[in-house]
Amino acid sequence: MRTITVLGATGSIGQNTIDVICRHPDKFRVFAITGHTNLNALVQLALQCSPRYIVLSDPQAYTAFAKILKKENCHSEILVGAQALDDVCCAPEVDTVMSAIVGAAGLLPTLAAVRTGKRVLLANKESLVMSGELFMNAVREHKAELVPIDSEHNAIFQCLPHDFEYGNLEKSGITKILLTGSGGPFRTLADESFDSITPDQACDHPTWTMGRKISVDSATMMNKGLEFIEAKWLFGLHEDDIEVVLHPQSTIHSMVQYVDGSIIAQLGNPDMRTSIAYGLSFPDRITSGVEAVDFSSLTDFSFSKPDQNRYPNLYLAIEACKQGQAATTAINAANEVAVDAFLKGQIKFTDIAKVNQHVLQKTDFIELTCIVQVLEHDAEARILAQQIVRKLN
Ligand SMILES: NC(=O)C1=CN([C@@H]2O[C@H](COP(=O)(O)OP(=O)(O)OC[C@H]3O[C@@H](n4cnc5c(N)ncnc54)[C@H](OP(=O)(O)O)[C@@H]3O)[C@@H](O)[C@H]2O)C=CC1
Ligand SMILES: CC(=O)[C@@H](O)[C@H](O)COP(=O)(O)O
Ligand SMILES: [Mn+2]
Repeated sequence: MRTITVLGATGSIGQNTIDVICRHPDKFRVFAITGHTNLNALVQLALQCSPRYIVLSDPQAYTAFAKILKKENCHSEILVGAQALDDVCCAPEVDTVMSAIVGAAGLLPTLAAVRTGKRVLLANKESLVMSGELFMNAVREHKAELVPIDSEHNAIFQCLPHDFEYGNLEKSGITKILLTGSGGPFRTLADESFDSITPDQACDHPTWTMGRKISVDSATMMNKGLEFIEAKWLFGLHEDDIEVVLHPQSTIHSMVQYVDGSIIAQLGNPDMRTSIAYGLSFPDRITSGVEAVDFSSLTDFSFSKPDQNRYPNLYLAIEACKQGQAATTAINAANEVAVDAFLKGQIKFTDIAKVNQHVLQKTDFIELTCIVQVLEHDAEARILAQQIVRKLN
């Protein structure tokens, strides 16, 4: 029986995680769920999975939330604030933590889980983008078990040999990691229409149903850039080992190419419950609620190279990856600010790349030797990004 804390339970990954967990009451129990603003969803989830603890970010929401829980006859205990997020990750009863808070806010609780040697199911890619080397060092030092949940990295994890040695592609006869991306909703949109893209259009992903921040990232392909950096740290890769391939159908979730000409791919319908189920039950397989691909209904199965003019953010992120940790921390922070401003209607879709490029250009390439420095660097990049947003507004 695994005992699980779900960080970001009210989000897309969080709710899918509870869905998979509830399909297997003999295998999993929920210790804690956490939410930020969506208190209605948090109550429904509590009724669905009966966690011992519910964590709210905002202490002021406590009284109203407690009343609702009492009315619903729900006996979970309510905790509040940042320390509580860490506590429900570190508790000795917990062996598995799903890291599904979006953005930089996910870093500290995820690290708390790593530092107490938990199995960490990593959906929050921003943690690795911000702090890759420090994060992976902590995984090794505390013997945490890191299982990638991001569909591409979960696919790569499944396609690597079981005895894969971190960073040693040659030993396993691997020549390349092929990271697939859909290209988002604007893959074929005329160039002149990009300036008038609305938040709802950007969040209307062609194949996946996801939260709004990652949906915008998919539309700009910053998501693939973040995933490029994530892959580097998860598997110990060099930038030249990774190739981004456009695959609009999102049926192949990524591939590993071997020296003998073999390419091993992981395929499936675009539904995150497959990766989540694999992470929860690894190395066993369990049902997830996802149907297998029906090949007779696949009308198209295509591949191409992403165009630099259409997707400047992808190439900015790859550039940052080559520059190092300070650059990836900065571009991640800039992107969070820019996407938030775009979603609030303050800047245009095309301005996201302008903010990211500007912050990347201004970044000092200092060495970040501890998490406090990472957070300081993140905060500085956010201030810079906000200044540019104000100018563009
Ligand atoms: N959705 C997907 O299919 C995939 C997502 N990912 C990654 O997983 C993570 C989650 O994505 P997704 O589920 O789509 O995002 P959502 O926006 O759907 O959910 C985000 C979750 O984080 C919580 N949250 C937001 N801000 C804070 C904060 N400051 N403090 C604490 N909690 C906070 C939200 O709470 P509330 O809703 O209550 O405000 C919600 O529970 C992201 O890092 C994303 O890149 C990776 C691959 C696929
Ligand atoms: C489901 C998942 O893992 C997302 O990160 C997905 O990759 C988004 O689709 P894109 O390939 O369009 O970025
Ligand atoms: Mn992904």
